[in-house]
Amino acid sequence: MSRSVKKLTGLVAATFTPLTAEGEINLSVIGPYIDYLIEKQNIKSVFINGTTGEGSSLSVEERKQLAGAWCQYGRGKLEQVIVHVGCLSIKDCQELARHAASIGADGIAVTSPSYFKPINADALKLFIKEVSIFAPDLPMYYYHLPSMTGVAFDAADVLNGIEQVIPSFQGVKYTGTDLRDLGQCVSYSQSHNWSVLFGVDEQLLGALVLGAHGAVGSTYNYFGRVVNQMLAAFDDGNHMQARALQFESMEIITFAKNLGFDVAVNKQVMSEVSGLAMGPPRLPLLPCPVLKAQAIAQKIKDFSQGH
Ligand SMILES: CC(=O)N[C@H](C=O)[C@@H](O)[C@H](O)[C@H](O)CO
Ligand SMILES: CC(=O)C(=O)O
Repeated sequence: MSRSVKKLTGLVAATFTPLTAEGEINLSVIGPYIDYLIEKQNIKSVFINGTTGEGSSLSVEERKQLAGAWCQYGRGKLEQVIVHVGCLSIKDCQELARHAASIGADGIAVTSPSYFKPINADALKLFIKEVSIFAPDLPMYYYHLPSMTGVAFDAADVLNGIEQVIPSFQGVKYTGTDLRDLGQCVSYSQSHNWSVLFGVDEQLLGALVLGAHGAVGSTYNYFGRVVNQMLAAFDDGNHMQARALQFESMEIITFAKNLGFDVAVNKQVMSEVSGLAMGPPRLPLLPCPVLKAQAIAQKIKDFSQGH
């Protein structure tokens, strides 16, 4: 890679995709959304078009327009805009990677394809490589997401030796609960100065103990400010305080899960907490009953007010 890399650390919001009532992407919300994240949540980096952003339900053209808007409005405000380019077709991934480079994104991430699946970690490495060469100057992150992709090889096996085939490789976003594998990713990443970002918000403290450098998640959209306090407490060695904050976030997420917490519900919760109009989800997700979102949003507001 020709330019020096800004290491990705701290909390990164996995953003929602604003839609109009008619279900079209609503770029007019992106500017206010960025201001909200920075001013109200102390969040300075975003991960767009991922699971939370319903990336797999968007067309390639819509994904490009969204990435363009996030980079344009985020310039001079956000520290990093990471564009998720994972798709079922490698051609689409490559097109999105090339586009991300052309608009000045700070990095790209790719999930494993999940219809035809790679038969082993080497096949997946090859897939990631063939995407990365369309954006050779952009940091590339592997997005490990076995719960959605069904591809559950150890992420550590994907990382092992990947620097030899992908010079731009820069780390992993780890959305899984296997702490052995996570720890091995951190261990391997140390000598390469890569970032390991954790993606299970309700378990972040455990990942920090193992050396994760930050986190990418949906809940940082609306309680990132408080989770930043957890990171600060952990860095200060105040484990009691860090644990108390993680317990509170766990309680909210458990409450939400018991009510049925999919991306549609999560999106409506974001609208309720932030006041930004995220709009409906896209099919096959169904709109969430407002009362359900309001019950979760109330817990989040109480959590934020308490800190
Ligand atoms: C599978 C999935 O989308 N996980 C998200 C990010 O990786 C998380 O941020 C969850 O939304 C969060 O941990 C709540 O369970
Ligand atoms: C949560 C996350 O990282 C995603 O939306 O893809």
